[in-house]
Amino acid sequence: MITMKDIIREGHPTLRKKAEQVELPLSDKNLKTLHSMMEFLRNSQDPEKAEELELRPGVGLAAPQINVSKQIIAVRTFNDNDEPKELLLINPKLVSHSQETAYLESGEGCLSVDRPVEGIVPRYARIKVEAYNEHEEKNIFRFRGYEAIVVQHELDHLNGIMFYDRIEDYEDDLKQALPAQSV
Ligand SMILES: OCN(O)CCCc1ccccc1
Ligand code: NI
Repeated sequence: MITMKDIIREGHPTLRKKAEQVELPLSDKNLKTLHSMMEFLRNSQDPEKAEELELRPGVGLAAPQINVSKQIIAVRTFNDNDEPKELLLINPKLVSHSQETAYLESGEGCLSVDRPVEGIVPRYARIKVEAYNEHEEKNIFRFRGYEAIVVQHELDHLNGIMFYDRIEDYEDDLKQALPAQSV
């Protein structure tokens, strides 16, 4: 069972690697990995379990965060009727995205980052993702809203990108924007 001690933190090299494609059909090992990732999310979202196991709540988890450099993502969000929606994405590929961007007003956090990092993390508002599920079926997913932001956060982990890499430094943009003679 995954607990916080299994989650690697910033500075660990695996977080900066590009994760490997997963061989299909899924090995028993990989199947166990993705089920344990979803179990972690369930436990982390259950107040009693989270307290008992001292888990930080998480809406998503990428395999590199448990030091498995493979393209496996687990996402557990809730629909408008507060029912959980569980997604296991294997070898996910971003096939298209909106021009429009979106972001969480409150910024983002990460189970692999033990500190608050302020700042807006720009994301695509809508994305189309191709991925295999645990039954080796290839699916096309369309995400928008909060789910799209979470999925992009996880996709970044598969490419060695941390959310704070994307926090724009508006001062830099301003400097570039102002004509030279006026500074
Ligand atoms: O990689 C998963 N993780 O570190 C847990 C936090 C996920 C997450 C938090 C805020 C916005 C998008 C995604
Ligand atoms: Ni993260």
